[in-house]
Amino acid sequence: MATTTPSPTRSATTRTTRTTRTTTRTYNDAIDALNSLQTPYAAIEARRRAGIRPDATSVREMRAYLARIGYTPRDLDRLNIVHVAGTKGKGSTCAFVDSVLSRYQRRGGSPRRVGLFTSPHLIAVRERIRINSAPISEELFAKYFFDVWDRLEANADVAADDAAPGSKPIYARYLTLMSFHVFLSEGVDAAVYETGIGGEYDATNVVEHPVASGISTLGIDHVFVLGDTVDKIAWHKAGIMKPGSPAFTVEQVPRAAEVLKARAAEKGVGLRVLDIDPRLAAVKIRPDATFQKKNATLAVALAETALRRLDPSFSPDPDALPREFVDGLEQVVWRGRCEVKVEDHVIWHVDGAHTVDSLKMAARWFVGECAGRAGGGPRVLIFNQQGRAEAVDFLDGLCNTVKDTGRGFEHVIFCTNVTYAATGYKRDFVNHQHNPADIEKMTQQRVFADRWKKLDPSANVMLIPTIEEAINAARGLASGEHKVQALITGSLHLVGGALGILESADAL
Ligand SMILES: Nc1ncnc2c1ncn2[C@@H]1O[C@H](COP(=O)(O)OP(=O)(O)OP(=O)(O)O)[C@@H](O)[C@H]1O
Repeated sequence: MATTTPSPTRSATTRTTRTTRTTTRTYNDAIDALNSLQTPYAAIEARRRAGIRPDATSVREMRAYLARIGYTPRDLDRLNIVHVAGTKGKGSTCAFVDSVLSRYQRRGGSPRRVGLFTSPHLIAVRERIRINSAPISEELFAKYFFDVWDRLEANADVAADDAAPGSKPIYARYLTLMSFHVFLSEGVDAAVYETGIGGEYDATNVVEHPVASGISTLGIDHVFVLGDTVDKIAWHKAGIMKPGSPAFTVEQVPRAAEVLKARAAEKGVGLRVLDIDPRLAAVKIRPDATFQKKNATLAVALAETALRRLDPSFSPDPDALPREFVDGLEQVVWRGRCEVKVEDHVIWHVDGAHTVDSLKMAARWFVGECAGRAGGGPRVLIFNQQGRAEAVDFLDGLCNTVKDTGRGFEHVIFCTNVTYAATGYKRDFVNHQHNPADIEKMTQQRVFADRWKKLDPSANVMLIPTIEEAINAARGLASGEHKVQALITGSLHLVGGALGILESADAL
């Protein structure tokens, strides 16, 4: 990967730092420093108790940090940003757009460079910042991480009204800030941004002139931050629509659709609501499910809009998708979503669903996969959610969707989000945001177990401390010729840890 770093446009007030330390600081040093920016559990709890929710200060703060590292929001226009929000499917939509755009060349024939910023990560933090679909290397990550770090320190007092002098952005905001620096320095032609939480007050919303905005399927998630009804949630997500930029969405539940429409009208944005694109009939979308076709439809509209900006001669064919689109959609890699891994004694079904609706979707996908196989050994569920009391309500739909096929899970394992039995968390997964005492005592897992026993008294319910031990327990359930059919779901943290264990951890 090229490592040339043209100087960013520097605002008049910032100073460049000259440091030799960058070359000696490693990826692990960067991850340790990044982890120090996590908001500790006690602080999160205190905010929650005081009812403090994110507001417009988060975007003002991002602008201040952007200035401290030498950029203005105008500089971000050079990235031709496609901005995506939504409750479900935003990551998949972003991956589709990236995969399609990466298949196009610049005029003159050199390959396009496409940036992709997503969250959370599955196996390693650097997955969140990709160029042409590949996570940036550890070396590049460390270099840019400490560039940003040093610039923030050297310009600690710039825009002091909007961010405390000398402060650093919290974890997710730091990565967002860093991604801008990476993409601008690496000369990407277009960048696809997935929002973290919501939209209006999300760190990515410092982007003022996206090429296009997309809002994927809306539902209930992140209730404390965004509100407990779909219309409140839609209000936040609609915050990424910007005057002068086209916006797209898919069919939504009526309350969400109304709010999106009203917010678009308020902002003077032309919002298009897309039906499933008939051209997708000729494309093998995986999984072959309506929800994924909605994601692909949104991605096609976003990619077409971005390509028109990048190459004014690009003209979409209303009857068929170009080869680059078909290949991009069919060959997209988006790990940890509806993923199947086959071992000698276990077929693992891995899906990072973590809302009521998406867990039902994941359960349907699992039973569909199982139905396609003759016989089939025991059905095993490995489930984790950490730190969200409402997660106990995720279990009903998951349990019933499988049970309604006439056969539920024979074994159900609830584990914590700790990766390894001997060494605890992998560095990239260190998490200060959960209550350590709850993890130690498996408090939440006990609540899940009680609920499951009520939902399905015939299931063998187990509490197992770590992801590694949960996987080994599922492997131990194999007997006879039929493979165990295991579903791993409930959180991306679990899924990422599991994938790291099921394969070599550096197989990104
Ligand atoms: N449009 C959709 N409607 C409902 N469920 C979906 C949709 N798209 C994906 N899912 C489910 O949600 C899971 C996560 O998909 P994806 O990563 O695209 O969503 P996301 O919006 O990025 O959410 P998060 O990052 O919070 O997981 C998928 O594995 C699938 O089970």
